[in-house]
This record gives sequence, structure tokens and C-alpha cells, in this order.
Amino acid sequence: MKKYTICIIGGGSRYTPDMLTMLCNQKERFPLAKIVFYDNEAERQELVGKYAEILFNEYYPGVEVVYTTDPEEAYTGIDFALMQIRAGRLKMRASDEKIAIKHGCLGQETCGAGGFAYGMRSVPAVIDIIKDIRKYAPEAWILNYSNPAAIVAQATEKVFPEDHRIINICDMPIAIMDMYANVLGKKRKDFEPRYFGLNHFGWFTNIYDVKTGHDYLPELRNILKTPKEFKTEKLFEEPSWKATFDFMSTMISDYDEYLPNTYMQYYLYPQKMFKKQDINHTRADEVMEGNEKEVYETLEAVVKLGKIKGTAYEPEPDAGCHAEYIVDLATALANNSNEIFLIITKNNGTCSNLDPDMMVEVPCRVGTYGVEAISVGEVPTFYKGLIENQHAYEKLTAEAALEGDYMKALKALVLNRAVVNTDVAKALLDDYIEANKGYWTELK
Ligand SMILES: NC(=O)c1ccc[n+]([C@@H]2O[C@H](COP(=O)([O-])OP(=O)(O)OC[C@H]3O[C@@H](n4cnc5c(N)ncnc54)[C@H](O)[C@@H]3O)[C@@H](O)[C@H]2O)c1
Ligand SMILES: O=P(O)(O)OC[C@H]1O[C@H](O[C@H]2[C@H](O)[C@@H](O)[C@@H](O)O[C@@H]2CO)[C@H](O)[C@@H](O)[C@@H]1O
Ligand SMILES: [Mn+2]
Repeated sequence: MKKYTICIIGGGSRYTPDMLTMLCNQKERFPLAKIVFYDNEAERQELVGKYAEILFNEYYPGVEVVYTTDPEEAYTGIDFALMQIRAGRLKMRASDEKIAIKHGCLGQETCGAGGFAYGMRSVPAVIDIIKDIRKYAPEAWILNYSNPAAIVAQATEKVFPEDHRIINICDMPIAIMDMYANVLGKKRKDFEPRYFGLNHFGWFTNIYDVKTGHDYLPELRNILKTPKEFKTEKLFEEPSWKATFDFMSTMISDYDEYLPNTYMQYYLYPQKMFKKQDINHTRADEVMEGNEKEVYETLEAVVKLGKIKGTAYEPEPDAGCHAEYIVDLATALANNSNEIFLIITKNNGTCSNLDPDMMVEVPCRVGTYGVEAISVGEVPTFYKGLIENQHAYEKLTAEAALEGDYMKALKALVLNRAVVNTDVAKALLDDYIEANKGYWTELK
């Protein structure tokens, strides 16, 4: 069986260690010859690289481990690029969230004004990386997690319309499916979802049992009308994530069909979500003080010890759905498994009454041929209206980032359901332009 060469871009990501555990667990289905880590911060990259050398030496001997800040060394000869950069790092996420709150808007990573600022930063960074990858690895599959995935996907489709080996994904729907499975006493892979929308802006329409075809969605709606305890990822025990999953019951009770992505809370209840926020301590602060600190302390401890086996740092067998999803996707592309994944892909009639150029998040069959969307059909009026407005926002944001067009940036913000007011949008832009010097394309 072929052994693959992969590059993790944004190798310093706090998600990388779990991804490495997943790759060790998946070595039979997705064997590696070489793993390269690429980051634009050498120090961060070196720490993760040294951790990886220890991990692979103990759990996956024979795999060549390389870490670098040089694109040519990173991308030459790779089969897969797994991309998870955070342009500006968590400190700029905090800036995105706090400036939004300062102007009376929802301060969130990928939604509302915060997501707009993040998108304006991510687009130039991701496009430049993909151009570099294509210089040295014209045929590599590029699997992108870098957020805000909806806006990044709009931009990659606009700049590389013929490049069908760029695949944008999100792990939120499967994290939600993990929760459904836990509540039903099953496993996520017992289900096959039917879903439509944009990234972080969608709805489950069916949750089919893979074996019997039974649709669990009606009973899940009934069960989840009241918040349920569930055990999936440690991260979701954190208060802000628990509140997010608990709020699902309000959305299910208020609306008469489907099961919403958790992110719909920000767009259907922006005022309620805004009132929960503290400008002095946002989610970015929680992550910096929590998960990021924890992950990096572990990396430092392992590198200091020089070993993992027999220490308190032996990786959890279950690497979590973030790591599982992207490695499963790479495996499906490599092995032509024809499994179903939720992918952000060009609509092209999948949702028959939505713009064919939209980057919709829908179930796709995946094999060596790439991704093939499963038909959704007509999207009902309420959802069509919401999605078309959100798509216009995302499209204008991507174009503003690519073209440096101030007016498109302003119109995008005014279209966003969590902003709306022109005077607020202009004040947000003034602050974001100042805070993002060196990251955003200059707006004219
Ligand atoms: N799609 C999804 O559902 C999903 C799920 C989780 C996380 N994410 C995204 O994954 C990304 C990583 O998240 P994180 O919390 O690990 O961030 P992080 O800051 O811990 O790691 C990101 C890494 O990217 C590096 N980086 C930034 N800009 C770069 C560039 N231009 N070139 C190369 N490297 C660069 C940083 O130095 C850092 O090491 C974020 O965009 C996050 O939003 C997406
Ligand atoms: O606020 P954060 O940084 O904790 O989360 C923001 C991200 O949330 C989603 O990703 C989840 C993922 O769904 C879950 O499986 C697990 O891996 O945790 C992730 C969060 O860390 C969302 O899909 C991402 O786009 C967000 O960046
Ligand atoms: Mn996501």
C-alpha cells in the first residue's frame, strides 16, 4: 500500500497533537512515509516538531519527521496538505471579538463582525499559502480547516475555480452528531446526515441510521427540546460550550422543523448572545488561558522529558472529532472509500433554488475522484432567505479581502445579521482597519 507524504500547515496549531495521535491510530488505513510541519512562527513550529519526533519515534517508527518555516521544503513532494492556520493567532481573535462588543455587536470568532475581521485576515494568508503549495505540489489534496471556513471557501473558489483538490471543511456538524449519538446511546458513525446551509450556518434535515435507514431526527427534536447532559469532548464541558449546546433546546422549541447547527444561535438571537458577552474576557481569552495553555504545557513537558510512553503524557486513544474528521477525509480520498462527509463545496444545483456559485455545506460522497455532493433539492423560503443574505455577506467579504475594496467591506458588514446598521459598520471598519494593519489587504 502506498505510503503518503503529508504537510500540516499551521503546524504550531493547538490541534496538531491530537491530529498526530489520530495519524498513529490510522496507520493501517492511511500509512505515512513522511510528515512535514510548516508554520510561519519558527519557535512554535520547533516545539511541535520536537514533540512529533518523540511521538513518532515511540508510536510510529519509520516515518520521516521534518519541521520547517520554508515553503519549498514544506511542500515539495507532498500528497496531502492539512491546513489549520490562525492568521494573527488568538490575540487577534481577541481583538476581533472585543472591537465588535465595543460597538454593541456580537463578538464571536467566525460569526458577525468578529468573523468578518477574521475573514479579512485569513483570506490573504490562505491564498498565499495555496499559491506556494501549487508551486511545489501541483497535485496535492489541500484539506483546509482554517477559519472562517465559509469566507475562506468563497475566496479559494474565486481564486482557484478549476482546482478541485482544495477541500474546505468544518468539524462542528460532526461534533453535534457526536452529541446526538451520545444522547441516543449510539456512535456518530451509526448515522448518515442530510444537511444544508453555509459553513456555521446550516440545518440537519435527517439523521439516518446507516444500517436500517431509520430517521432519528424527529425523536432527537423531542429529546433535545430540553437540555440534555452528554459526554463527548472534554472541551464541551467548558461553560461557554455547555451554554451553546443547552441553547439548542431553545432553537428547537422556537422553530418547527430540522435541527440547527449550534452557530445559528448567533444569527437568530444576536441580541441575546450579545448580552452574554464580557468585553474584558471573551472566548479568545478563555482559550488562551485554557486549552492553548494546556496543550503547550504538555508539549514543553514532553520535550523536556524526551519521552511519552510511561509518562502522564501518553495520548488519549480517542483523539477527538477534529482530528478524526480530517484524517478520515484524507483516508477516504486516498482509498476511494465513497464515505459521506459534510463538505463546503460549490452548490452547482445541489440546493436547486440557491445560487449555483454559493459555497454550500452539504453531504458529499468522497473518493479518489474528490467530492460529489448529494442532491438537497429545494430549500424552503425561510432558510433560502437567511442563506442568500448570509452568502451575500460572505461573498462581499471575500471580494473585499481579495480586491482591497472598502465599499464591498462596508456593504458586507451591513448585510451581516449581527451588524445591520451603517453607522455601526463604518465605526467597526475604522477600528478593525487600525487593528489589522499588516494583516488585511489595504482597503481603498
Ligand atoms: N474548520 C473548523 O471547523 C475548525 C475547527 C477548529 C479550528 N479551526 C481553525 O483552525 C485554525 C487553527 O486554530 P488554533 O486554535 O490551533 O490556532 P493556533 O494559533 O493555535 O495555531 C495556528 C497556527 O497557524 C500559524 N499561522 C498563522 N498564520 C500563518 C501563516 N500565514 N502561515 C503559516 N502558519 C501560520 C500560527 O503561527 C499557529 O502556530 C484556526 O483558523 C481555527 O479557527 C477550524
Ligand atoms: O471557541 P473555541 O476555539 O473552543 O471553538 C471554536 C471552534 O469550534 C468548532 O470546533 C470545535 C469542534 O467542533 C469540536 O469537535 C472540537 O474539536 O472543538 C472545536 C473547538 O475547539 C468550530 O467548528 C470551529 O470552526 C471553531 O473554530
Ligand atoms: Mn467550524
